[in-house]
Amino acid sequence: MTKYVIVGSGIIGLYTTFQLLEHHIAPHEITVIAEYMPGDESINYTSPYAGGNFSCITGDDPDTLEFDKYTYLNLHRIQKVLGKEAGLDRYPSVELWDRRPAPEKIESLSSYLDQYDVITEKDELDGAEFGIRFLSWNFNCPKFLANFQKYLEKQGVRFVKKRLSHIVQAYGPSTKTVINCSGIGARTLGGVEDKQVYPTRGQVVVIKAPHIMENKMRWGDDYATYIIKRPYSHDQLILGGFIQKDNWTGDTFKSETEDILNRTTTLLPKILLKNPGGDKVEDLEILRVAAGLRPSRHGGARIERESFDEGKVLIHNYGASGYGYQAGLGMAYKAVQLAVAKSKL
Ligand SMILES: Cc1cc2nc3c(=O)[nH]c(=O)nc-3n(C[C@H](O)[C@H](O)[C@H](O)COP(=O)(O)OP(=O)(O)OC[C@H]3O[C@@H](n4cnc5c(N)ncnc54)[C@H](O)[C@@H]3O)c2cc1C
Repeated sequence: MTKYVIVGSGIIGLYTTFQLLEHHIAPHEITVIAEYMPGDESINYTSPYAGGNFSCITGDDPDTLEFDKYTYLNLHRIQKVLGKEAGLDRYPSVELWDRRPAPEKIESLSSYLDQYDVITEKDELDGAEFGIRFLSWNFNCPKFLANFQKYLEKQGVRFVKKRLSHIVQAYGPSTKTVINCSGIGARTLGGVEDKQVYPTRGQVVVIKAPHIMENKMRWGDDYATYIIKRPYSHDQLILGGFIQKDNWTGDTFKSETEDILNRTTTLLPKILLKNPGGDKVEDLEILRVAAGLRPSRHGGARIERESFDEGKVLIHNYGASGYGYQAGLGMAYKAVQLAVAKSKL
């Protein structure tokens, strides 16, 4: 008998389902309904296109800092039940900022990141005002999503592939709580239609680079350059990127690919070492170029509880923008706390 329905099978829907199980909700009482499931690809399904790792991309508001911290400190629980080869592993990271980040961000990161170290060497800083090293979490996003779904199904959670035109369609006769994890879909889903939701487009280039076993990121005022090792992927390296507000296109562009390759090989020149085709950027072995839409929201992620028709409850959990993997477990924890809070709120 379904008591809880999760709308959405992206990383936010899956983390939220996991948190329901952690809160001792019986798996057979949970159904996930989504138009797109792990293994599908669509510009309306962001999660397969993420880099993805834990980085310092997030802002410095207290909620997001907490979501990051919770996720970073609790991902090992998911790694334990899924197994490493499910697509979640750890690699060293270097992050450089053209301008020093806010003190509250540095204070928060330094309080929990494993192997945290402030970079002082001038040549490593390369003109940046601030830089750190730490041990990150890396996701093989498509593989991780598929294995996560498989794990949840094995526990007894039901997955139903269906497009909803209105949120009321998520309620069955025995459903008491719906958790809306519809990502960019929250903008158009009837009964939600949140016009604060907007896309932030990114393009990535996937290359083969077996010798790179690390991440490196550089954050500027008007650019973001990142290199992300993809675990258990036969040596894929994700190169990015772009952060383009209000750009809805899923098309990819040669000019952006060239820009990404130039920026990333400048940031980490050893990408070009052991290049099967020689040491020229144009000889890199490109496996794929892809674009995705980060589900951003003016005012930040929406994690809220609404009372909805005859004692039924609707919880929202969307707007994870560029940080669904690295902050989403914390977002899901908050959403599930709201869901199990009975009628207190
Ligand atoms: C290029 C790029 C790089 C990124 N890198 C990183 C990174 O390194 N680290 C990180 O943490 N994050 C990263 N992100 C961000 C991350 O991918 C997103 O935050 C995350 O995928 C959002 O997940 P979601 O579950 O909210 O949305 P989605 O993955 O889009 O899932 C939404 C779900 O809702 C369903 N849905 C929507 N509307 C309906 C409807 N009407 N009826 C039925 N189902 C519906 C969809 O079918 C889907 O299943 C990156 C994103 C991009 C584009």
